[in-house]
Amino acid sequence: VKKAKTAKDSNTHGLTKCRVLLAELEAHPDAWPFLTPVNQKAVPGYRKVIKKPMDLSTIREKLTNNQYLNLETFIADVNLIFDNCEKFNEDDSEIGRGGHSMRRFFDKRWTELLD
Ligand SMILES: Cc1ncccc1N[C@@H](C)c1ccc2c(c1)OCCO2
Repeated sequence: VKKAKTAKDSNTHGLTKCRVLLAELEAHPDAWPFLTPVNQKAVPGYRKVIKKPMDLSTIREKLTNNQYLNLETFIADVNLIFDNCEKFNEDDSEIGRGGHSMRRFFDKRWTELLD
C-alpha cells in the first residue's frame, strides 16, 4: 500500500534518488571531464562562452549542504553540465561524445527512478 505522500516524504525520497543518481554519474567511465570544475584559466574562451559552469563535485557539495529543494532542481544542475558541454565541445570530440554518453545514461536512470 503506497504511503500518503507528505511534502517531507516526497522531499526525502527525492533526495535519496539524487544521492543514488549522483553516485552513479560519478562512477560512470565517461564522467572524467565532468568530475571537477573546468579550470577557466587553462581552457581559453570557457569563461566567456559558459555563463553558468557546473560539474559533479559542485553538485555533490550542494547536495551535502542541502541546497537542492527537490529532484527537479537537482536534475536542472545535472542537465547544465551536459548543455555546457554541448555548447563548448564539438559533438565529434572525446569530451563532446562523453557528454552525450553521460546525458543518455542520466536520462535513462532518472526516468527509471521516478516513483
Ligand atoms: C567538460 C569540459 N568542457 C570543456 C573543456 C574542458 C572540460 N573538462 C575539463 C575537466 C578538461 C577535460 C579535458 C582536458 C582538460 C580539461 O584540459 C586539457 C586536457 O584535456
